[in-house]
Amino acid sequence: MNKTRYNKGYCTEKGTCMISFQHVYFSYERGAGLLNDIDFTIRDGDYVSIVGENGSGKSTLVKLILGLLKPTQGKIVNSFSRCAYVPQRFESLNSQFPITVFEVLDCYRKALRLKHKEDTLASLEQMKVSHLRNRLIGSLSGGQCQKVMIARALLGNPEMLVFDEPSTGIDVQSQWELYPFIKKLNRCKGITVITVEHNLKFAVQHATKMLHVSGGVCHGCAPQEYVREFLSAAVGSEYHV
Ligand SMILES: Nc1ncnc2c1ncn2[C@@H]1O[C@H](COP(=O)(O)OP(=O)(O)OP(=O)(O)O)[C@@H](O)[C@H]1O
Repeated sequence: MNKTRYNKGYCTEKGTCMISFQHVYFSYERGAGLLNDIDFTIRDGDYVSIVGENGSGKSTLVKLILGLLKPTQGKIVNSFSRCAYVPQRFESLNSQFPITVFEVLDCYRKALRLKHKEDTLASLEQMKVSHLRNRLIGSLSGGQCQKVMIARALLGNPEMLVFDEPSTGIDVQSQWELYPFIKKLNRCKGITVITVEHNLKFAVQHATKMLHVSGGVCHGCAPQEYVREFLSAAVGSEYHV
């Protein structure tokens, strides 16, 4: 048996099961079946990148993982209690709205019912963005905003972090800084990471597992297998990472 394959529920790796999809089907109301017979396991400490073409169902899969959508058929079992989502950008905020970085995080701290105000600053310090605390959130660059959003997500001490296309809207330099940091959170702090990725290079470089969504099905594999079976075939030549 190939020990790197895990999409059929025969994962042989160690680690507590965080999420298990068991023959999951999903369709939006009045829509055709979008996801069919999805079967995979994500374990504690995994770094999983979800890849696939536009409209294949990656965001839908994430919403199922987060419990925001319910399967039409099948079962999703999860054992995590603290999960945080890092959006592409701070979409819900008018860039002119007069709220500082510190205030954004402190509101979130209160929503989480964390008692100590120092936690807010500690979280910003962890991401090395405490110098931005008095800046208006709308005035930040894409890269700065992404780091602040991760600082916000870390406030709740999550077991699992879910990123929606972390490299979107940020410059190359910020991307090179960001991914090693995400990797460090995964490796050193043991946070399970799930990213929806269009940047295949970063996905293959950093993920320990890939979920390739295409044609309503989801194939789970190791990054090197993904390069061999999907990427090389798609570009018609050997893909080197
Ligand atoms: N709330 C909804 N109601 C009906 N259809 C939806 C809804 N949300 C998404 N869809 C449809 O489901 C399909 C998959 O959408 P989804 O956003 O999951 O894809 P995606 O792989 O994340 O796409 P992208 O890479 O462009 O972000 C698309 O055809 C989309 O139009």
